[in-house]
Amino acid sequence: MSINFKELANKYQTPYYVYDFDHITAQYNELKGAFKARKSLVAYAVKANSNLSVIKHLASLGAGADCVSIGEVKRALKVGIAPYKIIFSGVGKIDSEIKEALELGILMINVESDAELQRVEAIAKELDVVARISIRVNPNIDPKTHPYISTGLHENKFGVDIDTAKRMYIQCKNSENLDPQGIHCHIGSQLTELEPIKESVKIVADLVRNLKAIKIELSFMDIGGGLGIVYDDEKLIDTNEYAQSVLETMFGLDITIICEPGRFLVGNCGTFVTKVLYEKVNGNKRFVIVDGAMNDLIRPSLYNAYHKIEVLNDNKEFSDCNLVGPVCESGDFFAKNIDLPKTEHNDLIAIYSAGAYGFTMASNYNTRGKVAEIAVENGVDRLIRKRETFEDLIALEEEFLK
Ligand SMILES: Cc1ncc(COP(=O)(O)O)c(C=O)c1O
Ligand SMILES: N[C@@H](CCCC[NH3+])C(=O)O
Repeated sequence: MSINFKELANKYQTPYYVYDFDHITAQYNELKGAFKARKSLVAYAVKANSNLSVIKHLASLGAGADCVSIGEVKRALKVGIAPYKIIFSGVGKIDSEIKEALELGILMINVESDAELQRVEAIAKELDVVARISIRVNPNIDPKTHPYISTGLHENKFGVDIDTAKRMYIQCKNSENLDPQGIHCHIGSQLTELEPIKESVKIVADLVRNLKAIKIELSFMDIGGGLGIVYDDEKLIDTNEYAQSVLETMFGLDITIICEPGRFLVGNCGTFVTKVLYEKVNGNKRFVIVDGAMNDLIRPSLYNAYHKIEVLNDNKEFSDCNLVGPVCESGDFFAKNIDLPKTEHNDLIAIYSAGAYGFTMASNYNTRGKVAEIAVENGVDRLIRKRETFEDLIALEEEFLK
C-alpha cells in the first residue's frame, strides 16, 4: 500500500517516521509460515523498534519478545505479551534486572557468561525460585556483515564458546535453582548469506544432541535474528530456504524453535520523512540541508549505511550533493556524493528502510526533540508517538540557579 507522505507532513509536520503496519503483518506471516512444520515462536527483537504500538501490533499476530533490558521486558508485558513468550538476553544484566525477570516469570533468561550464571543462581536461591535459562553460544562463525554488527565471533563480546557452554549446562544440572530450558545463538545482523547461519545452527544442534546423551534435555532452540532487508539492491535470504535448512539441522530433535528477528519484521516497513530547508554550494560542493539529522537516524553516520533516498518533487535536474542535517557535526549526513534533483524550500525527502534501528537509536543531541511516529494500517493513519517538545526535554532536569 502506498503512503501519502505529503498528506502526513501537512497533518503532523516533519520530520517523522511512518510505519506500514500491513507490511509488518506480511513480514510476520511470511516468517511464521516458513516454520509451520514445527512448534515455533517468533520473538520480536524489541530493540529494532520499541514503540508500544509496533510491539502491540506484532503481539496481536502472535509474536513473543526478545528483550535486552528489563525496560524492554516491561514494554512487552505492557502491551500484553505473555511472560512465557519473553526472552531476556544481554551481556551485562544487572542484579535488579535478573531479580525482576525472575519475579515476572518470563520464559528464559539467556545467560551470556559463566559469571552471569553464578549471579542468576544466587539470585534465584535468594528468591527461592528455579530460574529457567538458556545459554548463548558464540560459535565463532563469521556472519559476513558489517563488523560493528557481527556478534558470533570470539572477538565479539557476546555469548560463550561451545566448551564453556557445555560446562555451564552441567553446572545447571547440579543446581537446584537453575533449569536449563534452551540454547541460543545469534551471529549478527543484516545477514544476507545463509551459509554462516546454517553452520552456526549445526554447531548448536550438535551440542543439543551431546547434552541429550548426558541426560540434559532442552526444550527450546533459539536461532537468533539477523535476517537482512533491502537497503539498496541486496539479494536476500529466502525465508523458506532459511527455515528449511534450520529444520533439517534439527532432525531427530523434539525441540521448539525460537527465532528473534528485529530488522526483518519492521525495517522495510518504515520511512523517515524530512523536508528541505536550504541548498547551498561551498566551492564546488553542493549541500542539501534538511530538518532531519543524525540524531533522528544515525545509521548513515554510524555505519556509513546507505538508505535509499527519494526527493518528492518533479525536478529532473540532478546533480551531485551531500544530504545533511542541522546538527553541528560534519558526520551529520544521510548520504554523501549522491545525485539528487534540484530542491526548493519545503520539498519532502523520503529516506527508506528506516523502520528498524531508526527511532530507537535516536537521541536528543543539540536539544532536538525526538520526531513524531505514525502508523498506517488499512489506509488509516494514527500518531503513535508525539513529537517531543522543549518541555519534554527538560522535564527531568533540576535548575540550580546561583
Ligand atoms: C540476541 C539478539 N537477538 C536478535 C537480534 C535482532 O537482530 P536483527 O534485527 O538483525 O534481526 C539482535 C540484534 O542483533 C540480538 O543481539
Ligand atoms: N543497530 C544496528 C544493528 C544492531 C543489532 C543489535 N544487535 C543497525 O542499525 O543496523
